[in-house]
Amino acid sequence: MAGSGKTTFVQRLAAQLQGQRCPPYVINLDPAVRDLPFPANIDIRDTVKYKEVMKQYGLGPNGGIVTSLNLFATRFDQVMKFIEKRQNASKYVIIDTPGQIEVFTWSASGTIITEALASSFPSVVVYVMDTSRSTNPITFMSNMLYACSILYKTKLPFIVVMNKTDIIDHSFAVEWMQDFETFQDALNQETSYVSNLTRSMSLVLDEFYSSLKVVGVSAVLGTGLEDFFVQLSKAVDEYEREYRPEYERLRKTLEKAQSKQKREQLEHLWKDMGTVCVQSNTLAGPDDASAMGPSDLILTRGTLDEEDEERESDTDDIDHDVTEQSHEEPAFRNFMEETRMKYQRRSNQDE
Ligand SMILES: Nc1nc2c(ncn2[C@@H]2O[C@H](COP(=O)(O)OP(=O)(O)OP(=O)(O)O)[C@@H](O)[C@H]2O)c(=O)[nH]1
Repeated sequence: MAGSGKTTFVQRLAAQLQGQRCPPYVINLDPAVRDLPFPANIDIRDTVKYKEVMKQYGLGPNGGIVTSLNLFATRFDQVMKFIEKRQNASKYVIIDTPGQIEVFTWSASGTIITEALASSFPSVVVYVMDTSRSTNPITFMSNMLYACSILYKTKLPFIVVMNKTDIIDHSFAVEWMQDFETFQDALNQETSYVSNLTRSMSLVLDEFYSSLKVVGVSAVLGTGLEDFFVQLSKAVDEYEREYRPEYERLRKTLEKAQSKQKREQLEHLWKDMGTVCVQSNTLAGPDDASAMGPSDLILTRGTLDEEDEERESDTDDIDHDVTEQSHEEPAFRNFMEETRMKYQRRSNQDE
């Protein structure tokens, strides 16, 4: 939810974990954020320039954010590699997303990113809501419907963080969720035409509430985090028990489809090699590095507590990618030659 305190909450979580000598791996996926109050290991803004994207494609702010995320998502496999490398050093990976629901939850890139993460790591969605702006029962209901739709879309263990409890305690909201009568009483004060709809919706949401993990926190003061970690560990158990088998199945299906695609590509290549002569001037030379799209390279940042070795390995990858441009042409020619010989040998054996 926009302005509910997601970024402040990520900052608080990161600081708390750093303090416990358990530094998290932090990723910022909001290309439009101006000042990031925490050190991010990966920041989408290093890779995609949101204002440039808006200009180049003639988009408004939301379109610019969606397109930037789409560009970034095309190389999310690189991010996955960085996370895998950091698995032993960081127990937690925290990802801050853009606040608008249509931009992340309902976008293709949001789905790609969520599924990539959830098929490899125990993943939990944390929905941060502004408790102080949910004291009206109709606003509260809209907020819950919003949360419910995210739960259905992501199909992952879910925690509702009721933030800003330094302004108002979240106990009123918990009571509304647990006691239908109390919520109805609050609704009776409302005379708007949507109050009847809200009344019916609250019955529907009863099932959603019954299994929901709710925590009251103040991201500014840092209160409620202990309870948050208790709920997080329950959510991880839930992932292992109920979600992992489903994502394992999804991963296997994807791998199968990819290997089939690779096989087909090789077969095409083999067919084409008989007739096509590779023109060296069509291959990318070293100068072409500057022509890379904004999302061709995911940049990572070091944090103060990161092990030097890890930092080196992340940077290694990036330099490696760039310098490899200069070896691309001979390497590709060798690859073509080797593949041709391999198939030649195989067809000789078949004869
Ligand atoms: N009183 C109070 N204010 C808070 C708390 N957490 C965040 N805020 C304030 O709420 C405002 C929005 O906080 P952000 O962390 O930027 O919210 P966000 O959800 O990341 O915002 P978007 O990225 O724009 O969607 C800021 O002024 C914060 O200082 C809190 O626990 N208590």
